[in-house]
Amino acid sequence: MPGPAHRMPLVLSMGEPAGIGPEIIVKAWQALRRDGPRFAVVGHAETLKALGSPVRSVLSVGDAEPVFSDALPVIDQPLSAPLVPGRPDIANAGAVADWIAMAVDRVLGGEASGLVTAPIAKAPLYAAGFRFPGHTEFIAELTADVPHPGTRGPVMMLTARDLRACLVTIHSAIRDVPELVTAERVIRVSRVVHEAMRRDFGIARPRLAMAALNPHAGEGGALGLEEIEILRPVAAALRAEGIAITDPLPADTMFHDEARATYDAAICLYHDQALIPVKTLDFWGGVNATLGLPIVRTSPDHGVGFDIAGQGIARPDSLIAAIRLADTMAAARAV
Ligand SMILES: NC(=O)c1ccc[n+]([C@@H]2O[C@H](COP(=O)([O-])OP(=O)(O)OC[C@H]3O[C@@H](n4cnc5c(N)ncnc54)[C@H](O)[C@@H]3O)[C@@H](O)[C@H]2O)c1
Ligand SMILES: N[C@H](C(=O)O)[C@H](O)COP(=O)(O)O
Repeated sequence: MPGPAHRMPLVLSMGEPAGIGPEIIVKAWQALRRDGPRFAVVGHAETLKALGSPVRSVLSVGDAEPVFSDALPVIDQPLSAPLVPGRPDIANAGAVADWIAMAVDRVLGGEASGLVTAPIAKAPLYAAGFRFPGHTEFIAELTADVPHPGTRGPVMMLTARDLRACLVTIHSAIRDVPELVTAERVIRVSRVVHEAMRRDFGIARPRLAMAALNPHAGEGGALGLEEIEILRPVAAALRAEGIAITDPLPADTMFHDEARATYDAAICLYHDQALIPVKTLDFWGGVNATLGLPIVRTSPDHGVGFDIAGQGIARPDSLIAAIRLADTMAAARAV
């Protein structure tokens, strides 16, 4: 069955070539080739071919559509150093970053309806001079000059099952978090999430739940003042502008099944506050999405899995979920 005629295919960046990215891309293509969302990969064709997949070199993402059921479409790019699974080579870091930038260009140029990124290893990229904490900030920079209808992100959202957890701070050391949780940041992130729930997820009246910073939401000030001084006034200000958001909730009791049913997205204040519940709920099906950008971008919730790379045991479930979510978000934006 052909992909949706009204939308261009997605584009995938191949990510760290020495990680599990190439093998899960091939497995995802095998799972989706008959009736799943179409995509083309920006990366190293030979690496994907060596995994036993038929590969077709294409020049444009749009060319993926007619070949997709027979071969994995790849916009072929060179590698600088030979590949050893599980052992990243910083000589390849430039290529990894270039593939992401090229994939973003394809979306901005209208060739692709959205971007899915396979995992990158941060350390070799940092060692090679990459100056962004991760994809999220890099893609925000690459799209900074493109108009965006609404409050601009990036906001990192991790989602699994019925939980959407959105981050006020992303890759920050825990000791820096209290200072970074400013009223301005919480307001901006909440606005982005509110708009994205409507635009990308089709929720007409989004309900947001704000996580507290301190145990027991500060216990009336005895365990911290951030709830009283920053978070409650911010929640009130957001409600005054029409955003349905709770006062800060004790974070330990807001992620169980019944609690999740009361909101559409959680505003979380730091990385592990959001990512632990998501990856515990469904590590295999979890997806990372970037909100508040002019392009749709998703990624699996896991990393490069160097410990199992090249063994053929990596599961493609999260990448498949990321491809499906990017397709759904692109469809929502196309309406
Ligand atoms: N989207 C991304 O680019 C992304 C996301 C998370 C982590 N990372 C990066 O990945 C690197 C390694 O991070 P980490 O070790 O914390 O996390 P990881 O997700 O790579 O690995 C954690 C554990 O889960 C296993 N695992 C991960 N994905 C799997 C899969 N698809 N199938 C089976 N098992 C799987 C691994 O083998 C490992 O034991 C770091 O450099 C980190 O920055 C990148
Ligand atoms: N914080 C993410 C996680 O742990 O899953 C991951 O590092 C991805 O970040 P980028 O999407 O910004 O690369």
